[in-house]
Amino acid sequence: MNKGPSAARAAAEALAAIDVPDGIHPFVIPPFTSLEAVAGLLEATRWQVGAQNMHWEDEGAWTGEISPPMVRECGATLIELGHSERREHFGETDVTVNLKVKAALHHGLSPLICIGDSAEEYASGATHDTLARQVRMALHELPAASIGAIRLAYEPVWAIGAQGRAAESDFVAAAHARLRSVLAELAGVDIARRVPILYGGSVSLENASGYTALADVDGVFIGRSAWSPAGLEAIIRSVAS
Ligand SMILES: O=C(CO)[C@H](O)COP(=O)(O)O
Repeated sequence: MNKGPSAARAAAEALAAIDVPDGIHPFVIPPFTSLEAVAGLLEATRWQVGAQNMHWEDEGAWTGEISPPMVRECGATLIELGHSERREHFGETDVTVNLKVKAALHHGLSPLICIGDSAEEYASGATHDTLARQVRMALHELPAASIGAIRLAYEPVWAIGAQGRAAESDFVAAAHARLRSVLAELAGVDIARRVPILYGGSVSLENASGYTALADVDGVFIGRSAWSPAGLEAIIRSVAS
């Protein structure tokens, strides 16, 4: 819930001016009220634009919800699903994430599926079991080829936001290796290798390139440190070099 239409437009204009290095696939996921403006401003650039959530139905009596066709019509090609704040505060479950993943693929939206362990799960050593369950349920009944069209973001709940602390590199490396092996069980090794697995949670200029240097970390998903286009550009340059 950051950046209304005018702030988002200004940010998008600044992002459009960034000379994005080869090998970086940048995306930005503004709030719904800024989506159409941001998608329009970034249309002819390498930036992909996404929405932060959606319903799984195309239309109907779901007051307050936004459908996949509505998201598409605003110009988004990416959809974030299952963020821990949606799970914690708005009743998102592994089952609804699965419905939304299927709806996204049906409508040609690329799902970015967020998964993550709570502080309690982390403390009790249940991280890998939690991640495996979330991924299996999010991808339930999906054919292998469809699994090849998703992206995963591992965001430990305890690492996100102002109260969070960035996860240790070796912990992230082990979690991502586990995620890759779950994907391989579900879709085969070749497809699993192609699915981008991003890390998110207190990513900053100081730690971003350390994460992206890890074997199974294909990118980062950044909140606060990307709110300023200059901050995001600095991270992009650091990761690219
Ligand atoms: O969703 C996130 C990235 O947009 C996530 O919540 C991380 O936020 P951050 O801790 O402020 O980077």
